[in-house]
Amino acid sequence: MYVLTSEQMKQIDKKATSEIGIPEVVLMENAGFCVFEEIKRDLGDLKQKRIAVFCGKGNNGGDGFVVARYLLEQSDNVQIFIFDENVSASSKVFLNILKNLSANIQVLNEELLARLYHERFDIIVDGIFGIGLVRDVEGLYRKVIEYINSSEAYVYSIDIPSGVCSDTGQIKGVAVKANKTITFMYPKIGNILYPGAYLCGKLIVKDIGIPEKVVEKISTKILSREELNIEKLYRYPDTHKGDYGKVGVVAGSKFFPGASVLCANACVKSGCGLCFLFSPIESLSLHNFRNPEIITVAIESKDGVVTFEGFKQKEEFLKRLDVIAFGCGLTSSVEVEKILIHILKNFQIPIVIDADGLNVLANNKEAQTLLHEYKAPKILTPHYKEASRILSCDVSEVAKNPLDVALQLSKKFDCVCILKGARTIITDGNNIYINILGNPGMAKGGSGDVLTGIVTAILAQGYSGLDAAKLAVYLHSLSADILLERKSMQTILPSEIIENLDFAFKRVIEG
Ligand SMILES: NC(=O)C1=CN([C@@H]2O[C@H](COP(=O)(O)OP(=O)(O)OC[C@H]3O[C@@H](n4cnc5c(N)ncnc54)[C@H](OP(=O)(O)O)[C@@H]3O)[C@@H](O)[C@H]2O)[C@@H](O)CC1
Ligand SMILES: Nc1ncnc2c1ncn2[C@@H]1O[C@H](COP(=O)(O)OP(=O)(O)O)[C@@H](O)[C@H]1O
Ligand SMILES: [K+]
Repeated sequence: MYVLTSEQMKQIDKKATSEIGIPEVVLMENAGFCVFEEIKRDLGDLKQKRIAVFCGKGNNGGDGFVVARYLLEQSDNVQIFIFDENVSASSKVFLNILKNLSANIQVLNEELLARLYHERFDIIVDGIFGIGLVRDVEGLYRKVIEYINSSEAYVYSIDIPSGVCSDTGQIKGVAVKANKTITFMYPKIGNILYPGAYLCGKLIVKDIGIPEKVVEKISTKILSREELNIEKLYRYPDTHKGDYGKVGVVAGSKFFPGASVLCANACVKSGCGLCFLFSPIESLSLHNFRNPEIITVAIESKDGVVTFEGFKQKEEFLKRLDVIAFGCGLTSSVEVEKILIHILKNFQIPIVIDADGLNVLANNKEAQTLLHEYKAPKILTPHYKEASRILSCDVSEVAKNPLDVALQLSKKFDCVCILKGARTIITDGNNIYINILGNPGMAKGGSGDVLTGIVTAILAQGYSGLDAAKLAVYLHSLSADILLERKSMQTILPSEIIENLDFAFKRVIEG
């Protein structure tokens, strides 16, 4: 499913009205009716319900007037609150209808708002701002939103909770916390990214009669099973381990042996033919936890961290492999830096760079240039902090616009970027996928190492960087979601996400 920016939605709206000839009021009528239908479906008999509909000056408010008109037919207590009589042209049509129906319309001011604190509403409809919100919310608007959030009513937001930026999901000063949000045609980015996604409550997407043919060139989609290329997971009978890729995982140190184990275990559990773990001897001591299928290659180390000389002794071996995963638990050191630079200069193997590999990129401009020029497929898997280090910005800047950041990283290195977070973003610089699976039970050290293992193994099975990234992110979070069906967020462990890949693969393959 597509995810739109406000500009894209406006263009679609414009085409539907100017090229196809569907009047804006028809779309507004449809939008408002969809919201009414949802309320009716949820609550059934509305007769005794006390309902407040808050309408802004723009078309979001116009949708609110339509909802109010239908609600008037159902309930004896519908109060409509407006900020200004001077509303948009299409909204005016519906405001006039309400006036003709002698609806209870009140213009908000401080005094009226103070009185509202003593009233009790069962339902509030939020039609204050939609995709036209442009500035931070202040003054009376702010106070009304604070009032809505303080009330105990069930809140329906039209299109997007008022105050949420539809292009980023960020709160512009203050925003409504809705129980349910009904958005139109396709979700907007602010409906999908946090905190907007949380403020939406349950998100419903409704068709309001805009023909699909006016939609073109949308590059952002929700990552769903339909978007995955699962054909390559099919295994022909006449195959052998060499057909499924030989993976080299360069990971681990005395300090973080678990990271290498999680990454390599995830690799062998995700279907690669062979998995070689290149690690310092101190890191290989966790053999009780390591899958026996993993082949270990001890790298000479100093103080528990891999050395460049140690790596050089084994590099011919690594060169014969199909994919490299680099970074989990290596620690940040000059030796690690030298190894990655050496790989980027001398290898031509698809590579997945995570954790300390990303830190090398953040600290070393030569590594950045070499990565850009590296010809084989490359995938970076930063979380927000790692992304901010590479781009030399504050982590809050990444959080404000993760889509842009993922695109920037992808273009900077000509790579596939998996920007990890509560909503993981995947992009190859052109297409963007937003993952909506997964849960906060994954917010634990080691979850990222697991993802690196999965994506590396899938890349080794003949996938393109983008397809591997999509499939891996989906499987990783689906596995955690399946775990949540019988466990709690507190008890889900990254190692269990690996074990549970059994069921995630099965669901993805069998549907
Ligand atoms: N697109 C479609 O296909 C369809 C769209 N539809 C609906 O239309 C909605 C979009 O309507 P829209 O474009 O009129 O914008 P909307 O969200 O009502 O806000 C604009 C108003 O808010 C004001 N304003 C902005 N920021 C402010 C602030 N911080 N503080 C105070 N005021 C602020 C701004 O004022 P101004 O900046 O001009 O002073 C202007 O008056 C969309 O979300 C959906 O619900 C449906 O009808 C069906 C088809
Ligand atoms: N709240 C959340 N909802 C969904 N997924 C999450 C959440 N928190 C973390 N994750 C996922 O868990 C993983 C954490 O990765 P990362 O921060 O690199 O962990 P580590 O480096 O400790 O292994 C990422 O794939 C991320 O998308
Ligand atoms: K709204």
